[in-house]
Order: sequence, then C-alpha cells, then structure tokens
Amino acid sequence: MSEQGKFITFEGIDGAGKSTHISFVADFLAARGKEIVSSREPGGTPLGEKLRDLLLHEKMHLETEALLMFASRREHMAQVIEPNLAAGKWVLSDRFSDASFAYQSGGRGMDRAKMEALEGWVHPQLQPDLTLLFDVPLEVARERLDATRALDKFEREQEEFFARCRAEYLRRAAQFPQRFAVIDSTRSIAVTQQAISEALEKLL
Ligand SMILES: Nc1ncnc2c1ncn2[C@@H]1O[C@H](COP(=O)(O)OP(=O)(O)OP(=O)(O)O)[C@@H](O)[C@H]1O
Ligand SMILES: Cc1cn([C@H]2C[C@H](O)[C@@H](COP(=O)(O)O)O2)c(=O)[nH]c1=O
Repeated sequence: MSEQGKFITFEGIDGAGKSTHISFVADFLAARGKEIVSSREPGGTPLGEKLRDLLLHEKMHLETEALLMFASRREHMAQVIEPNLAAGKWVLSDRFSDASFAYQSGGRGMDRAKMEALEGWVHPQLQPDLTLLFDVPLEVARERLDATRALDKFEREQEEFFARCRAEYLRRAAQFPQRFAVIDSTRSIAVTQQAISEALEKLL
C-alpha cells in the first residue's frame, strides 16, 4: 500500500497573492518526486463548481452561504481530497475550512461555535498538513485585486469586512501554529517563494 500523501492549503484575503504561488509549490514538489493534484474551494468538482458560481454571485443568508461552502467541501473531500491522499498523492487546495472561519465567521459574523460544529461534522479527522497563509495589509490586497479583473461578490466587500477576515485568519494561525506558516506576502514574488520553500522543506 502506498504511503498517504500530504494535504496543503493556501489561504489569505482576496488579492493576498495565494493563487500566484500554487504552481510554484506544485513544481517544487514535483521536482522532489511527489505526484500533485491541484484543486480549489469552493469548487474542485463538477458539482462544487456549480455551487461556486452561486456562492460568488448570488446574495444569500450568511448561514446558507456557510452551508453551501461545506456542501462543496464535502463533495471535494469525497471526490478529490480523500482518494488522492489515500493514493499517495499530494493535494494542494486553494482554500479550505480556514476560509469559512475567516469569511463567514470573521467577515460576516456567523457564530464560531456553529462553524466548529460544521467542521467537526464534515471533516472530524482531516486537517491540512500545512496551511500557507499569505498575509498582507488590506490596501496591498486591494491594489493587487483592482489590477486584475472584474470583482465577485466577496471581492466587492468593504475594507472592514476584509479586516475582520484577516484578523480571523491570524487568530486561526495562532491557534494552530503546528500546521500554519504565515507568509509575509508584501515582499517580491521571489522573496515570498523563498519563504514558501522553507515551509515546504519541513514537510519533506
Ligand atoms: N508578492 C507579490 N508581489 C507583487 N504582486 C503580486 C505578488 N503576489 C501576487 N501578486 C499579484 O497580485 C495579483 C493577485 O494575485 P493572486 O491572484 O495570486 O491573488 P489571490 O490572493 O489568489 O486572489 P484571489 O483570492 O482573489 O484569487 C496578481 O496580479 C499577482 O501577479
Ligand atoms: C472556501 C471559501 C471561500 N470563500 C470565498 C473567499 C473568496 O472570496 C472566494 C473564492 O475565491 P478565490 O479568489 O478563488 O479564492 O470565496 C468563503 O467565503 N468561504 C469559504 O469557505
């Protein structure tokens, strides 16, 4: 039987730069002989991508939003995360449950105990082996976002919303220091990637 693969998640407020670094991580690990599967949340499966479209564009109650995020996650776990980890592959996910804590609890104010209940229901055993949290001040994230494309429902939120999301991410990082690496993403892409490499080396 092959050894279980590792699960790496990428987190940060919109525009922090996390998506930029996923292919770097995939190449870094592939060069060290790992088989890589890259995916994202919400999404990552045909059903999850339909839910993503709703989540990023429709207004809804904050608990509906949280439940749909976890519905997408449940499908993603069943179809992508668990089978690939079991087959020894390394799974890279652009966001996972820390994003629900940051956005639905931190940003929108959903009761954290309800979020913990959802997490405990949907993945009582599974946690990422490594969570790379790309951290930047709000104005840097906003500038990077504005430079890219049309903004979705979350990206159009106000500065105070993202301040709460960022604070919740940092709270989670402090709560689970063994799996979080907080990456100062204000620096150049090359310097940021050096910090990412150091976090990855610890997993190998
Ligand atoms: N360290 C960096 N220095 C300068 N620009 C960067 C850096 N990292 C990313 N960028 C640029 O910022 C923009 C946003 O990056 P990216 O799409 O990776 O952010 P993101 O956090 O994944 O956003 P989203 O969550 O909305 O997808 C891109 O144009 C990217 O090239
Ligand atoms: C998983 C997850 C995501 N979100 C939000 C965060 C982002 O604004 C979008 C996803 O877009 P990305 O640019 O591809 O990262 O969804 C959320 O609010 N809650 C979640 O659990």
